[in-house]
Amino acid sequence: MTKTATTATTATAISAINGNILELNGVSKHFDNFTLDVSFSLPKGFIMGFIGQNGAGKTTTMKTILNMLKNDGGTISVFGEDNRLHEPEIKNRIGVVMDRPFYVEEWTVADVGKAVRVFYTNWDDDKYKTTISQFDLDSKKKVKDLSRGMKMKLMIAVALSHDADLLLLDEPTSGLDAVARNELMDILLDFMTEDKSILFSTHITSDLEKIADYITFIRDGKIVYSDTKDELLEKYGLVKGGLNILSEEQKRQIIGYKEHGFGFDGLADKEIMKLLPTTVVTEPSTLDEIVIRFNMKDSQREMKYQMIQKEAKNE
Ligand SMILES: Nc1ncnc2c1ncn2[C@@H]1O[C@H](COP(=O)(O)OP(=O)(O)OP(=O)(O)O)[C@@H](O)[C@H]1O
Repeated sequence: MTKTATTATTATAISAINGNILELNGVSKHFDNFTLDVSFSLPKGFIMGFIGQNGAGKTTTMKTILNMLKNDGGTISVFGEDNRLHEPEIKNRIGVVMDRPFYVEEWTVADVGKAVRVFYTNWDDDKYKTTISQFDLDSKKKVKDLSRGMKMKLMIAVALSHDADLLLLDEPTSGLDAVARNELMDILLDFMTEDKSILFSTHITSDLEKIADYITFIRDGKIVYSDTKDELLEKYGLVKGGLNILSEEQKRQIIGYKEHGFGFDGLADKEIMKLLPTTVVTEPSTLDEIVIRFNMKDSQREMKYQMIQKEAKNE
C-alpha cells in the first residue's frame, strides 16, 4: 500500500487478493422519518471516504457497525466475523472517533489514557503521549475544558494508540482548523499499511481528495455510489452548453442540471455524454462538483422540468 491514494486498477487488483475488512449486506434501520438501507464493503488496506449530506445516515451506519445501534435487517461483518457475535474482539481492533467523546468530563487528557488502556490488548502509552504532543494537547487539561477541535484530537489520539486494524472515523475533521486537518490527513496516511483500513465519514469532500482510495456516497439512507475514487472521477464529467440545444429528455438525464444566463451546466455520465450534441462542451469533474450535483434533489430537478414545461405552454 502506497502512502497516497491508489489508482482504480491497482485498488481492484489488491482488494481481490486481500479481501474485505468490513462488509455490510442489506443493513437496515428504521426511525420514524428515516430509513437506512445500505450495502457496501471496504477492502483491506484502503481508505474509504463515506460522503453524505447532514442527515444522510452516516452516523447511523457507523453506530450499527459498532453495534451501538441494532440494525433491523441485514448483516455486518468486520474482520470476517459477525459484528454482534464477536463484538469485544472486534472493538479491540477498531479505533473509533464519533462526534463527541464519551470520557468523564473531570478527567484530564493524561487520565483518559490511563482509563481507556484497560480496554485494549495492544495499548501503547508512548504512542498516546507522542500523538498528544503532536496535537499540542495539554495532558493536564480536563476534558470539560477542551475546545471541540481539541476533543476531536483527543479521540483521534486514543484511536491511534492501540494498534487498531480499522479506524471508524465519523466526521473526524469537524472542529479542526485547516492546519490540524492537513496534519490529520498525513497522520492517517502514515497509519496505513496493507493490513490497515479506514472508513472516514465527512461532508467536506476536500478532505478526501488526497487520501481516499474508495468513495461511498450515501443519500437519504441509500448508497448512491460505492467504488474507487478514480472510477467515480472517470465515470462523470461536467457538461456545458447554450440554451435550447438539449431535448427535455436529455436535460433530465443531466445530474444537477442548472440554467443560467445564456446556457446550462450539469454533470453527465460518460455514456450519456456520448449522445449529447457536439456543441456541448465537456470537462473533467472534481469530487466536490460530483457531490454537489448529486445532492441537488431529484425533486428540485423535477420541479425545474415542470417549470420549463409550464413556461413553454404559456409562450
Ligand atoms: N435515535 C434516533 N431516533 C430517531 N431518528 C434518528 C435517530 N438517530 C438518527 N435519526 C435520524 O436519522 C437520520 C440520519 O441521521 P444520521 O445522524 O445518521 O445522519 P448523518 O449523515 O450522520 O448526518 P450529519 O452529517 O448531520 O451528522 C436523520 O434524519 C436523523 O434525524
